[in-house]
Amino acid sequence: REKRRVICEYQPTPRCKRVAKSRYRTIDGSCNNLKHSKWGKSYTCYPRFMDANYPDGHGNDIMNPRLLNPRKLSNSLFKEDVPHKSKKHNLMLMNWGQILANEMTYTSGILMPLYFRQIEPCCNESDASFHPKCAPIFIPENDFLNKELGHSCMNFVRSEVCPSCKNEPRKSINIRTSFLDFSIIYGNAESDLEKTRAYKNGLLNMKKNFLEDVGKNEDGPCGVKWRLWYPEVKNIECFVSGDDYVNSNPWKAAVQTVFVREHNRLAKLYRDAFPHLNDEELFQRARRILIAKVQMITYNEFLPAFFGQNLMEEFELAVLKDGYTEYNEEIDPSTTIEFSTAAFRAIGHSMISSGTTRRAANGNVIKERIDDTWHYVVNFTKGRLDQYIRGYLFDPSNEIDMFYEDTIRNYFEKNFNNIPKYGTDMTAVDIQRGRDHGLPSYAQVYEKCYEKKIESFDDLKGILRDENIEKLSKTYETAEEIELYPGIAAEVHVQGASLGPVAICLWHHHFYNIKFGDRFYFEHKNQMGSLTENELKYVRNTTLSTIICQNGDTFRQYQITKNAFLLPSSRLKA
Ligand code: HEM
Repeated sequence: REKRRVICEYQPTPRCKRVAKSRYRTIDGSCNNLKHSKWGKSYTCYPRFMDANYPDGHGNDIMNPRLLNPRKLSNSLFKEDVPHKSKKHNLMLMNWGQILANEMTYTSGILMPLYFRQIEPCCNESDASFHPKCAPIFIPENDFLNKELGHSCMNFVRSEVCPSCKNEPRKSINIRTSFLDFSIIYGNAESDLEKTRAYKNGLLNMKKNFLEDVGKNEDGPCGVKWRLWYPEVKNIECFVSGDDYVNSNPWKAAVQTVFVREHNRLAKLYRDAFPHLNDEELFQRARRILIAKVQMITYNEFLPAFFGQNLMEEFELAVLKDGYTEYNEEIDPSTTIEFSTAAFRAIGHSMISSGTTRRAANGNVIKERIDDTWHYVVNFTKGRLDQYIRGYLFDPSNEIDMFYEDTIRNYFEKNFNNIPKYGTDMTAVDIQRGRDHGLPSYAQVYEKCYEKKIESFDDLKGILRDENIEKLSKTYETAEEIELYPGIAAEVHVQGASLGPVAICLWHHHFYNIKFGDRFYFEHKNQMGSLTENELKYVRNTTLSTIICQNGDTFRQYQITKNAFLLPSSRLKA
C-alpha cells in the first residue's frame, strides 16, 4: 500500500515533528509550512495558476492544428532586426535572473534530453510517431536552418509526468525548492550536501578558492556527461555545486563561486567569534545568513529593476527600512507552471546577449561569445574570476522585448556533440514547452488577473505594443488564441516598470508568495528562524557589489557601481 501511495502522490508527505523547532530550514524545503509540509518542497508537482489548456483535455497529445509550428512563430514574431541593448542594465541583471530561475524552478526531464540527447531519435520520423515523450519541432523547407544547414527537425523531449492518482490533466515535476534558499549552492536533497560540504568548520567544499573540480574524474558527477557534450576535449573540468547548471557558462560559475566564498567567509567569522561551535552549527549559521543576503539582493536590487520602486511598495515587495514583516501560513509558495514556463522565462530569455566579454583589470577586453561557452567552463581558470565578473558588470543586457538574438534563435547549443553549426532555436523550444505544459492562453491569464475579456485584436491596444499586435494578428487566427509566452514578450511595459501587465501579475503572484509564504524569509518576526535586530540590520546593509568586493580576487568597492545591476557610469574605469 505504501508503494502505491508513493507512486500516486509522487512523494510521501514529510512529517515535521523533528524539524518544527529548528531555526534552520530543511535542505529540501519540506516542513517550511508546518501544516502543508510539501508546499514549496523540491520534487513536487508544479501547481497551476489556472486550469490546464490541452487540446485533448489531458495532455497526452499536444498537437493543436489551429496553432502555427513553433519555429515558424519564432521566425515571424521574434526575429531580431536591430540589436536592442539596454542603456541602463548590465548582464549581471540577466545573470541574477538565471540564478533565480535555476534556484526556484527546474523541470524534471527537460535539460537532460535536450543536451544529452538521451532520446536522440525524436527526430527520426518512425520513432517520433510512436515515442510518447517526443514532440519534435519540424523546420520548414525554406528556413535557412533547413536550406543551408540541412536541419529539418529539432529535438524536443517532453518533460517528465508528475504521478497522480487523480484523473486530472498532466502536470510536471519541479526538482527545486520554490524558496529563495540558494539550493543552487547547497542542493535540494540531503545527498547533495555530501558533494557540497567540506564537513569541517562549517565550510563548503573548495579547492584553491574554486568550486571543487571533481569533473577531472571521468566517472565523477560531471565527467561522464561532459564527455558526451564535448567528446573532443580530454579531461574536461567542470564545477560541482548544488546544481549542475553552475556549468551553464563561466560568468554564472564565477558569480556562484563568489557566493561559495561568502559562505565560507561567514563560517570563518562565526568560528572566530564562537570557537566552541561544531561543524554542523557553523554550517547552518553561515547558510542562514547567506540565504538572507540572497533574499535581500533579490528584493532590494533585482526586483525593483523590473517592477520599479512604486509597484514594489504597492505590492509589499519592498524591503523595510526597519522592523519586521509577518509570515502567512495560508500562502502556498510553490512555483506555478505559468511562472516558470512563460512569465519568468520570456522576460529572462529576451535579455540574453551574446556580446559577452571578460575584462582584465588593465582594461583589456577579451571577447568570449556566450554561444561558444555554453556549458563550457574550461576557460574559467585561476585568476579569471574577476575578469568574468567585470565582463558582466560592463556589458549591457538586451532590452526586454520581442526581439531575440539570432544566437538564441538559430545557434543555441551549436557546438554540442561536435555537430558543426548545429542550430537549435531556444525560442521555438520555449513555445513548444508552453504547449507541452498545457499553459492557458494570454487572454485567459489576462482575464484572471484583471477581470477583463480579450475578444479581438483591437482589445489588445495599449496592452501589447502596436507593432506586436500587427505581427500576432498575422500568426494567430484569433486574439484569444495568442499563447502566453509570445503574449508576455509582446507587452507594453507599465509606466515605471520593465514588465507588461500579465508579466507583472504573474511575477507579483510568485514573488509575493515566496516572501510571505516562506516561514524563514529573512524579515519575518516571531518565527523559529527569525533574525535578531542586529542580524537584520547587518543583512539589510548587503548589496551584490559588497559581496563581489569581499569575495572577488582583487575588486575594490570604487570599481563597481553601488547597484551592481546598473551599467557603470563613464567615470569608472574597467
Ligand atoms: C545564458 C543565459 C540562459 C540560457 C543559456 C538559458 C537556457 C535555458 C534552457 C535551455 C532552458 C530549457 C528549455 C526547455 O527545454 O524548456 C531554460 C529554461 C528556463 N529559463 Fe533560461 N536560460 C538563460 C537565461 C535565463 C534568464 C536570464 C532567465 C530569467 C530571468 C531564465 C529563465 C528560465 C526559466 C524560468 C526556465 C524554465 C526552467 C524549468 O522549467 O526548468 N533563463 N533556459
